[in-house]
Amino acid sequence: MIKVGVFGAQGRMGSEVVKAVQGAGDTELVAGVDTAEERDAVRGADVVVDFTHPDAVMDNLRWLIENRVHAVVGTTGFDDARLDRVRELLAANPGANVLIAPNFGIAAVLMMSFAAKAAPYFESTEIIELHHPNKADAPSGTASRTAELVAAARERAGSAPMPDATTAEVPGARGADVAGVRVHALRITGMIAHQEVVFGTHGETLRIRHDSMNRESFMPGVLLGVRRVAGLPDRLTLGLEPLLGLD
Ligand SMILES: NC(=O)C1=CN([C@@H]2O[C@H](COP(=O)(O)OP(=O)(O)OC[C@H]3O[C@@H](n4cnc5c(N)ncnc54)[C@H](O)[C@@H]3O)[C@@H](O)[C@H]2O)C=CC1
Ligand SMILES: O=C(O)C1=N[C@H](C(=O)O)C[C@H](O)C1
Repeated sequence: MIKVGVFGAQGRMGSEVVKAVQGAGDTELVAGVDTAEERDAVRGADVVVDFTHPDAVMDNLRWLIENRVHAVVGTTGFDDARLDRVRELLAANPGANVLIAPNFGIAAVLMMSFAAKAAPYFESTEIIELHHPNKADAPSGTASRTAELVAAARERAGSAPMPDATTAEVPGARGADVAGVRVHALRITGMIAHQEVVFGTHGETLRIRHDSMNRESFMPGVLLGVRRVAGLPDRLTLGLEPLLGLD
């Protein structure tokens, strides 16, 4: 049995993870905690899953790495500086592996992969992400990651800059610039997590759309991470792609 702790256990995602860990045949819940002060309750866990808040996750990761507990992280808000800090912590402390994935939905990971594959064939690519209005960060981790993958694919292909004649703009009207790709974030009551990647070239457009209908949909990916994190070849793994054979 894999012994699992959950950080953010009272939250929308953490409470689903608690149920998934309790329901799987090969995992056992050590503790679900919801504040930094309660972290000691997960001592003895092999793996801790973190779905907390961008402001809390770095300190949680420090604690886990220093205590040699493998981490499966769904919390968003990672940039290069944060990832460098995680690498520093791992280099200074043996024993734990870290998997950070902006999206544990298998179909969402496929959507990102398909978007990267399509990107070199189109002049224009923009991303629209739609989420529930309780979300703290914008754009979403998934949209940022998609933009980076699209930008990298375009760069490898030597794509020309995207056409855009805008010279007068109400601030924000053209969305955020993430790695040179425009990202538009909508916060809509009733929605969960959705993304559309819109491609265009002369006479043709393509839209790749992903919809998370509920938070249970993330659980197969989370459990895959829990099962595999200890045996991953790298101490820090970004995204679920290598676990799905998509790299
Ligand atoms: N990677 C993925 O597939 C997904 C990632 N997310 C991300 O997960 C994060 C959480 O999302 P939700 O569950 O919707 O948020 P939420 O606000 O419903 O839950 C977060 C929980 O973490 C708790 N918390 C805050 N600081 C803590 C700490 N230091 N230790 C332990 N618990 C702490 C809060 O009290 C709260 O109960 C966000 O960054 C979100 O973007 C959400 C869905 C899927
Ligand atoms: O906050 C959410 O809900 C989600 N967050 C992740 C993100 O920022 O990409 C994953 C998914 O979109 C749901």
